[in-house]
Amino acid sequence: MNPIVFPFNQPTRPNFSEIVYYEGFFTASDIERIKSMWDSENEEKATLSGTKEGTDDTLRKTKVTFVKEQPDSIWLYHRLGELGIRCNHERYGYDLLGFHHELQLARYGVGDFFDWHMDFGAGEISHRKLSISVQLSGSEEYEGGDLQFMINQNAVSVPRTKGTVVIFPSFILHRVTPITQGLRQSVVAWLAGPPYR
Ligand SMILES: O=C(O)CCC(=O)C(=O)O
Ligand SMILES: [Fe+2]
Repeated sequence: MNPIVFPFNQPTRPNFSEIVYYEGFFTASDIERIKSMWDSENEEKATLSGTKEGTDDTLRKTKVTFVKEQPDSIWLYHRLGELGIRCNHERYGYDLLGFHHELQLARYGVGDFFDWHMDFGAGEISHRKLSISVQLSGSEEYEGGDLQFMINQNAVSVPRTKGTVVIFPSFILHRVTPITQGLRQSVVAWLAGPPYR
């Protein structure tokens, strides 16, 4: 590693990585339990976080519900929270205080997508530090629908295997490419903390 010129006494983070993924973190039966949390009465057309203007079909088209923190869902908060804290400890070292917002369940049908964006931005989403996405559908269940990250000029796809958990800093550009066949489901969680310093 090249020495830093004129160091300010801060350690560097050699383990930092744009994306971390854990294949097979959730079992098939965990995933069935998660999918059953879909709350059709409170299903919404996804809105853009951090804005009050509502939906923008050119950036995002998908349906979402939010998982309330209650006795039958608390296990999912625990499993994602523990993994996020461990990953943060090993890789990022951010200050984390808890989840930002309830867990989001998303359904992408044919024609649905979420174009390039960051989960971090002005206003309340400036508290987001780490984003977590869980693949709830097997690769063979849909076509298109790749979760991709912009790493320099390359769109890098992550594994599509059911039960994979992907963790990444909320400021990294990412997208879900349009679904051309089938249905893709995911859980997205955000871990939040005080402003960057
Ligand atoms: O569905 C996913 O895996 C990711 C969706 C996403 O980027 C988001 O909801 O912010
Ligand atoms: Fe996102």
